[in-house]
Amino acid sequence: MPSPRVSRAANNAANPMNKIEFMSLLTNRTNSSDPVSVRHRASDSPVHRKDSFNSTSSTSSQQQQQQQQLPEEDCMKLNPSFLGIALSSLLAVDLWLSKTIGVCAREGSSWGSARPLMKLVEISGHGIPWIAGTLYCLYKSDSNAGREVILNLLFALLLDLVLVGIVKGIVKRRRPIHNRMDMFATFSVDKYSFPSGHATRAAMVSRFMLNHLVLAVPVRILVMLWAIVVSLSRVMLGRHNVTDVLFGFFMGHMQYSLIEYLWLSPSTLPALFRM
Ligand SMILES: CC(C)=CCC/C(C)=C/CC/C(C)=C/COP(=O)(O)O
Repeated sequence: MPSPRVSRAANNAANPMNKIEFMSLLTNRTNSSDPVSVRHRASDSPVHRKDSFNSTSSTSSQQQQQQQQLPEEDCMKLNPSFLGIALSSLLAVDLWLSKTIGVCAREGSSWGSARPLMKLVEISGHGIPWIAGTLYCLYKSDSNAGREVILNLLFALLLDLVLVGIVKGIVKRRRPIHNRMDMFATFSVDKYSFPSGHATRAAMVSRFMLNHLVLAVPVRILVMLWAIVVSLSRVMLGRHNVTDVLFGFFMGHMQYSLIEYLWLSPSTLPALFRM
């Protein structure tokens, strides 16, 4: 079956009327700033076209049908869908808000003097200290219950690196232009910003700690604050747009739920606990 584009080209060659029609559409489009041509374009609406086609007695009904299809397709290209407009608006707000909050993006930015502090917050949510710390605790742990929790935290941290890497590799959204790429220890996918790996880790680890460690109330509050500050610092440092962090936070929560579902225990994976 020929493609619609091929059959339309063949149809144009066979019917000079179609060619004229196509050219008139192009002419109107190039003169979009001219009010007269805008008026002409209004008369190109499918309704108006129907009338003018009906008055052409020489064209067959099949030709009329094909000619009526052209402007309709054209309208779809000229008028973006509601979803398209909503997404573009969201993107514009996202970029504007991210630039406004990115007050520590450079030393010379309005909060540039807080940049070293923000970079410390960044390290507190980095993968290396978390994985190294978990391995150390695993080595030091002397109870089976403790080992089970720590082993699952390690599993969660590794799974987080893999899932974030996959999504970053698929979406390939560049980091904000005001970001300075001076981050410590990154993978190649970390040139991309969606989602924020720090936000996924902060959300997942904080939920993990709140659910599996016995912590005093002030410490629980500190854990929650840490997750929020790490996430906010990503936008303040100019590393991410707001939507990267919001999605990252959501993804971190989902990852925690996945870890709960896949929980490694002596009964499900005895070989891991036989050390
Ligand atoms: C043991 C091992 C494979 C550790 C690798 C840890 C590592 C290099 C993680 C990357 C962490 C990072 C820089 C994530 C990027 O975070 P964003 O918030 O900027 O997306």
